[in-house]
Amino acid sequence: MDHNENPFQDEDLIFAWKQPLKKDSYEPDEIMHRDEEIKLYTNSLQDIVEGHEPNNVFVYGPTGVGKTAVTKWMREKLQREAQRRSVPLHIVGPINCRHYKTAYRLVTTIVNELRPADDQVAESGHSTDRVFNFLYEEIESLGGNVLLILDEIDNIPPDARNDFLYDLPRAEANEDTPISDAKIGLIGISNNLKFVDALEPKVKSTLGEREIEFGPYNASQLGDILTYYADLAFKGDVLDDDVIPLAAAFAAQERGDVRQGLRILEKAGEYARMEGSSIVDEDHVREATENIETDEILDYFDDKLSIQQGLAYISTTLMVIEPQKEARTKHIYNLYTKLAASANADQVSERKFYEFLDQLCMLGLARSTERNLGRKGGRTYIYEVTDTPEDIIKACEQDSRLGGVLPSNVYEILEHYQKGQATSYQAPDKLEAEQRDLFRFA
Ligand SMILES: Nc1ncnc2c1ncn2[C@@H]1O[C@H](COP(=O)(O)OP(=O)(O)OP(=O)(O)O)[C@@H](O)[C@H]1O
Repeated sequence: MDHNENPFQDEDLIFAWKQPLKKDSYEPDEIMHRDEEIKLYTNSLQDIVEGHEPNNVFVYGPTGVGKTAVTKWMREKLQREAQRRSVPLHIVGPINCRHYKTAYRLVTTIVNELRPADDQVAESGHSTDRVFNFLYEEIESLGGNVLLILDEIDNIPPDARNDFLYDLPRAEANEDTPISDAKIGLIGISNNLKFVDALEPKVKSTLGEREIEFGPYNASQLGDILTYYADLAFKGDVLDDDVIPLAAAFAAQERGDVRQGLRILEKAGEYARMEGSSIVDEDHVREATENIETDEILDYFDDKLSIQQGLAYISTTLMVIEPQKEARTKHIYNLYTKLAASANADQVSERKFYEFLDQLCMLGLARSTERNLGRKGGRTYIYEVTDTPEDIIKACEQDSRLGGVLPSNVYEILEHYQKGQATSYQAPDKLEAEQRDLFRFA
C-alpha cells in the first residue's frame, strides 16, 4: 500500500446510521411480538394510575429478549398516563445493579438522582444507614408513588439485598422510617432465576408479587425485529433478500436473542464494506457468524462475569476437555483453586463455588446432569459447556484478566478432545511442572 494514500473510503455504501445496531444504545419506538408480556405488565402497573399502591414486579427471562426494552417502553407510557390523570409518580431507573459493588454506592446514586445537582451526597463519608435515611427523606418529600426499577437485580450488592428487596417496599408501614405518605414500588429485572430461589422466603414473596416471564424469540419474530433495526441502520436496498432471514435463523437457533441478531447484521455489513461491495449478501452473513461466538463469550468475560465466575467458567471448560477426568463438581473445584491461585484471585469455598456453577447454568453458559455414585452412595453433577470449548478458550485467551491462566498445552489437549481422543492424551513431561499440574490433580 502507498503510505501517502488516504486509506479511508470516500463514502459508506452500506450503513446509513449504525447506532440502532449497537449494543443497547438505541431505544426503539416500537416493541414487536411482546403483546402478551405488555398486557401483563400494564395490568401490574394499572394500580398506580388508579391511585392505588404500586405492586412490586419481577421481570425475568434469558438475555437479549426485550426485558429492558419493554420496561423502558412501559416506563414512558406509565409516566404519561400518570401525568394525564394527575397522579403523582416519580420513576427512578432502570439502574443496573452490576455497576454497584456496595449498598452505599447504589443508595447514593439513587439519592443523587432524586436531589438537585447542587445538593448531591458525597461518594463516601456517611454511614450506609445514614444514606438510606437520605433516601427515605427524599422519597417522603416527593410524596405520591415512587417506582424504583433495578436491572440485573441478581447483581445487587449482597449488603443491599434485604434493604432494597424487602424493607424499601415496606418503608411506609415501618415506623422507624420517616415515610408516612409516599408509596414505594419496585421493578426487578433478571436473567437469573436461581437468584430469586436463593432469597429468603419473605424477600422472595415481596419481589415476586407479580412475575412476568420473557421467553426467547423464534426465527420469524426475530426476522421482524431485525427488519425494523435494519431499515434504520442500512442504506436503501443494500441487503440481499436472504440476509435477514439467515441472521434471524442463526440467532433463533442459538438463544432467540435480538442482540446477537443485531451483531450479526453489523458484522455482515462491515465485511461487505471492507470488500468495497454495495450489497450485503448471504456470504457476508455466514462470515459474520463465524467469529460471533468467540466475540460474544468475550463480552461475557468483559461485562457479565465477575473474575470468580470467569474462573468457574474456564475451569469447567478445561475440565470438559481434560484427558482423564469427568467434569464433576469436585474436579472442577480442584482445578479452580489452581487457576485462582495463578490469577492471584481469592479462592472461594466449595459451597460458594457451586453457586458460581449454578449461575453459569442460569446464564445458559453451562449445563449439568445429576449422576448417582452407585453403591458408594451420594450424588454428583457432571457439567458441560454450551458453547464449543474452542470458542471459550479463544475468548478467555483474549480476556485481559484471565488470558494468563490457561495452561500452555491447552491447544494440544483441545485437539485431542476434538478428535475424540482426549482420554489417550498424556501430558508430556517436558511441560513446566506447574502447567502439567493443572491436568494432574486427584
Ligand atoms: N420486541 C422487541 N422490539 C424491538 N426491539 C427489541 C425487542 N426485543 C429486544 N429488542 C432490542 O434488542 C436489544 C436487547 O434487548 P434488551 O436489552 O431489552 O434485552 P434483555 O432481555 O433486557 O437482556 P439482558 O438480560 O441481557 O439485559 C435491545 O437493543 C432492544 O431494544
